Amino acid sequence: MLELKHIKKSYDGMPVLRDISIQVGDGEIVSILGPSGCGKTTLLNLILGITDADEGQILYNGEDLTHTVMEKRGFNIVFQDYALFPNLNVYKNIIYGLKNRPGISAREEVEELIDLLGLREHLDKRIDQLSGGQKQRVALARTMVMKPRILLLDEPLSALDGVIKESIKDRIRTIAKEYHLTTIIVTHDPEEALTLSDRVLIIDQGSISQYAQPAEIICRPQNDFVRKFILNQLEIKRNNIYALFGGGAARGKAV
Ligand SMILES: Nc1ncnc2c1ncn2[C@@H]1O[C@H](COP(=O)(O)OP(=O)(O)OP(=O)(O)O)[C@@H](O)[C@H]1O
Repeated sequence: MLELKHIKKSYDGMPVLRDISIQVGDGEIVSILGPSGCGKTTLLNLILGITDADEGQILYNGEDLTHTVMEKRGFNIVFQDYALFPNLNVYKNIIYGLKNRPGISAREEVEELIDLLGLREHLDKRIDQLSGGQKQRVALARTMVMKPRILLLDEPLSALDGVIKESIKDRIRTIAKEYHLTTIIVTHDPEEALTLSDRVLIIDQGSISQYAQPAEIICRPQNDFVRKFILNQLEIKRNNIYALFGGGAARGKAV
């Protein structure tokens, strides 16, 4: 289990995270959701270990990692821009990290991931020959072969369009469940967070607004921010779709 206890962070005297305390269970998918500038990336970076908290503790299975360097935490991130090596083909990108830590994944495990992520037919391609969704899958495979204890994803779907987005969502879900891998995802899209995650952490100006399962958030929004910012966006989307198909927007009224 990952535990954040009373995490606080300021930049130049301006509080960015105010007293964040959460627990993330093993194998759970948690999305960090909130508007631009609310502190999502800062929180992800704190968990990863590239930013230090001013106060508070980060524990993993009871072990205090607050002052442990990133390399020793055993967490791994897929960045928004995928950060793949353009001069290497897909297969070499996937196994790149194993150079320094051979044996961490057996050959059969690498092959299994390649199939799970549907990358077999692309293995000899250069990165610039891939679509956004294919690059995202390569980035996931490259991270997964290193067997992270926690998988962190920074806006993994924002550059992808509808159908591909759904397929990557499925694969993220499959991987998290198949490998019982704790997965933490940063997103600003309520639909994405609520349909992909076991629990959603909604942040408003550096504070927890609500941390709950999607159904709980939809049925029992804890405050006006959740109602207005999160649920209203979904209502507007739904009404637009109904209007498009002639069902009339009146079916659902914005909260
Ligand atoms: N290194 C830094 N130095 C100073 N201020 C920073 C730094 N990093 C982030 N901030 C500030 O902290 C606040 C939160 O930033 P953060 O990147 O965590 O937000 P976010 O929710 O991820 O936003 P976005 O969705 O736009 O990426 C912002 O006001 C930002 O300007």
